[in-house]
Amino acid sequence: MRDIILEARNLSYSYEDSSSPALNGLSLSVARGSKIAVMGANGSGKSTFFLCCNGILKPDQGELLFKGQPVSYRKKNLLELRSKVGIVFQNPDTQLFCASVYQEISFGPLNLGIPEKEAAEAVENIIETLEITDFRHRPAHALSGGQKKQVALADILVMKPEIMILDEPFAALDPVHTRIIRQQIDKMCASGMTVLLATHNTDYALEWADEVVLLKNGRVLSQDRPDKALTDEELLKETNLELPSVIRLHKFLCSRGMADPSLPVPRNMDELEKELLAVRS
Ligand SMILES: Nc1ncnc2c1ncn2[C@@H]1O[C@H](COP(=O)(O)OP(=O)(O)OP(=O)(O)O)[C@@H](O)[C@H]1O
Repeated sequence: MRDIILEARNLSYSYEDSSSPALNGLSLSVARGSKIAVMGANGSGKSTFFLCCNGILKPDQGELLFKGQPVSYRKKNLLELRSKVGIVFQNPDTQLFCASVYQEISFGPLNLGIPEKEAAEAVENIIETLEITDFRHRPAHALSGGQKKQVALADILVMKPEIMILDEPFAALDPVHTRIIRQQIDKMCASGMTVLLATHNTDYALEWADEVVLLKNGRVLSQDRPDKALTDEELLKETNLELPSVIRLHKFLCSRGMADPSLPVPRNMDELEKELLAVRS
């Protein structure tokens, strides 16, 4: 049986100044340790759902359960929930506010009452892993977008959350910063952390995710394996997403008799290369 760490039951949420709901009966179960790509057109409700997941927003209707318990919106319970469900926002400027990067990353653990020595050790660890050492004493507002993203991730990671939510973590990153963040995500997943990640990049989702959740108009259109969801052209069209390039190439090769459509679809270029070599030999 799946060990469900987070469950959304029929969530609805409307912003005050908006005529249509941002979430409109969203239901979703998240298994512990899973890697979930949350995808959908701009405005489909991804960020609003994420903000509900750690109690920043309280749904107008429906229920959110963390480890089987309904989320309580009392201040003490919310603080605890937020230390277990961490969000790295799309725009790191909404997250960073301390005078220096070091202070920024230390803030969470010290605020939670973790002893200074222990907090300092955790901060040093994260600084090293995320390759932040060079700018650890600089003010966060003076960093580049990619560096801010590294700090924003460190900021949440140092709290050792059980669920990590990443809202478009690669937006506006160059290939080097993308690699740093990707490697970190892989380490988090390998450690058993549950990761929810919003992206429009179907190639990455196909390769990385265990499950793809497609949102449309504030509800779940589909929750399925990536090789099912991301090869369904109708579903992709409905959610403004593109067929992954490896799937497009695979389809072309199959149509020319150069690849075998009866084999499982490749999840990345390496798998496609292997399949092609096997067909030729
Ligand atoms: N602060 C806000 N005030 C009013 N309406 C909002 C606010 N934030 C989002 N919305 C609206 O709620 C709906 C869902 O937005 P949301 O940001 O959750 O979507 P999203 O899928 O994360 O979009 P994107 O891919 O562009 O980041 C949209 O119609 C949006 O205009």
